[in-house]
Order: sequence, then structure tokens, then C-alpha cells
Amino acid sequence: MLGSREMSDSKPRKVFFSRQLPGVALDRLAAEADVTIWPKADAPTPDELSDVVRGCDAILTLLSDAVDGRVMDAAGPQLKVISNYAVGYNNIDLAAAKQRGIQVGNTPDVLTDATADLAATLMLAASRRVAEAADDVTSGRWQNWEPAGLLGVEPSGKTLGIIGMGRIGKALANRMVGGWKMNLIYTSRRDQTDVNESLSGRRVELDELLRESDFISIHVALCEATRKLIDAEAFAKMKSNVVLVNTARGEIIDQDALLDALDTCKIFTAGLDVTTPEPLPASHPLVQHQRCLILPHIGSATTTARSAMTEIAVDNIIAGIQGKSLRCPVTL
Ligand SMILES: NC(=O)C1=CN([C@@H]2O[C@H](COP(=O)(O)OP(=O)(O)OC[C@H]3O[C@@H](n4cnc5c(N)ncnc54)[C@H](OP(=O)(O)O)[C@@H]3O)[C@@H](O)[C@H]2O)C=CC1
Ligand SMILES: O=CC(=O)O
Repeated sequence: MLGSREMSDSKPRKVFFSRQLPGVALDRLAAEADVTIWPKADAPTPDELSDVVRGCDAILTLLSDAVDGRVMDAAGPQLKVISNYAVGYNNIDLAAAKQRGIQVGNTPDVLTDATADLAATLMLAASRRVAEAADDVTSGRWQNWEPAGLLGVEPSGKTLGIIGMGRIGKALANRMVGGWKMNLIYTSRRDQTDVNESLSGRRVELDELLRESDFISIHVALCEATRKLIDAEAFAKMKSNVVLVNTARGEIIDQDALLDALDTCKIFTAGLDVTTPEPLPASHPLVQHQRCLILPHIGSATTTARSAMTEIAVDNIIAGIQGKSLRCPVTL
């Protein structure tokens, strides 16, 4: 099916970007195609997206853009490639793309270190109640050095459970086992001998990970199998005083169950880079919760990572509109 879309050499290629990107790779693309960039600060709605992609050969999307068969059909039969500016691609209907012979690309690897750094940051900040402590200072509540004030927990020598030992899971494991001497257990659909040997990791079933971990960090991709993977039943299995971190996707945690676990002190703290929806309203009880630190989805937000993501996203588009295999294809 791939490559079956007609290429016309007579007309200039049309490319739509749903947001301006950092980095310089756009110049390369401008030599190949007419590029239109969504001009507004707010992301296009599905209807707006369907409208603006009409006649495009390629679309550059963000993880907040839902791209389904309707958007693909609105673009027209010349659409050859959807380049997602993210490693996760749960926002794209892959079956619909495959059916239409459209290639899909993503931006793996170059954001692994940045995102693992952020997961480590959330682990440490949540375990030491950094947001709560900073808030005490800015609000003027902090008056005295208290021997029992703002006590946290320490990762050193504790058990880290990583749910999803992919690229980012491994990068976090390297940091926390190498630096903090944590004991490592993980879930994966396959045993990973490199992790077992170099990091003394042990692959376990999810139940065992939930029962044994002091710190839990989520790194699985979002799909039907992982949606609400961490629900009330999962929280019930956890030790008390667990620090839970999520840099994967908000939908993987049942947020009502998380709120209950925080309210009842079933878990110690949570550090989230992702929620559902994004953003959560400022009045949402998780946003207001003293023991929940929420960041605005900044896992890959370093100049290095984002510039490299732009390079890959543009390479994917150029290859796609030329009818070639993508630099980083998502397997359809
Ligand atoms: N906060 C942020 O800004 C960022 C968030 N992310 C998120 O992190 C995720 C992981 O990225 P990365 O490590 O590069 O991806 P990888 O593809 O390397 O790892 C994905 C992980 O998801 C697991 N997985 C995939 N499908 C399933 C399934 N059906 N059932 C159970 N597990 C599954 C894989 O498990 P297995 O080991 O069994 O193969 C693997 O552990 C992304 O999908 C994205 O959602 C990524 C970058 C930045
Ligand atoms: O969430 C970010 C991504 O790259 O995926």
C-alpha cells in the first residue's frame, strides 16, 4: 500500500505545520515545498485542521493534534506523510493511515536524555516535596527551621519500579541505578538481558512491581492495553509512601484514583509531566493538591532535543513527499 499515492512533479508540494518549530531545518524544507504554518497560539480544532490541510502533501503534527481518517480524507489523495513532532504517536490513527497508504514518522532517541532527566527531576522533587516547600517560601508561610518540617523520602538504596523499559525507561534506570544506587525492577513484554546484566535489573509482572517498588516511574506508550493501567486496584497494591512519576501520557493513570490515593495518603507524592486533559484546569484538585507536582508536558523541552526533533521531523517530510522511506518511520 505504501508508496501507491500518486506523485505529481508539475505542482509545488504543499506542507502544513500545526505549529512553528524551533531549529533551523525549516530552511531545507522551504526549498522543497510551500510551507504554511498555523498562525494562532491555540492548537487547531479537528474541524480547523481538516480545513487547513486540504491539498497538502505532508502534515507536521503535534501530540495535541488528533489526526484521524477524516482529517486524512480532508487533506486529499495526494497526502503522503504525517510527521509527528513527538516520539509518542497515540494522536494518530495508524490503521487509517495504513489503509490510505500514508507514511507516519516520529522523533525518537533525540529526546530520550531530556525526558529521562525530567523524570529524574520529578522523582527527586516529588520525594523532597520541593513544590510544597517553595510555595511555603513564596507565600510567606515559612517562618522557622523545623526539625520535623517538610520531611521527605530518599531514593538511595530503595527499589525503583519502571513500567515500560523502552528507551526513556532505560535512560532513567541508568541514572537512578548508577547515581542513586537504586534497586531496579521493571515491566516489559520481553526480558532485557542488557538491563539485567548492566543494571542488575529484574523483569517482573506488574503486580509484583506495584507491591515491591518505593518509587514508580511510568514509561509505556499509550495504547488500549495501557489506558488507565494505574487504577484504584493498582494503587491498592502499592506500598505506602510510594513516589509515583509519570512522563508518558496522562491517560495511563486513572486520575480519580490518583486523587483518592493522595487524599488518603496511600501514596506519598506524585510528579506528573502529563495529564488528561492538558492542561488540567487550575482549579482541578490534582493541580491544587500539595503532594502533586504537575509540569506542563516539558519532557523534551531542551534546545538540544527540540532542535534535533525538528531535523528529524523535516527529514521525515522531505523523504515522504519524495516517495522515499522515512528517516524515523512508525511501523504501521
Ligand atoms: N513527557 C514528555 O515530554 C515525553 C513523553 N514521552 C512518552 O514516553 C513514551 C515512551 O517513549 P520511548 O521510551 O522513546 O518509547 P519506546 O518505544 O522506546 O518504549 C515504549 C515502551 O512502551 C511499551 N509498550 C508499547 N506498547 C505496549 C503495549 N501494547 N503494552 C505494554 N507496553 C507497551 C514498550 O514495552 P516493551 O518493553 O514490552 O516493548 C516500551 O517499554 C512515549 O510513547 C511518549 O508517550 C516521550 C517523550 C517525551
Ligand atoms: O510527549 C512527547 C513525545 O515526544 O511523545
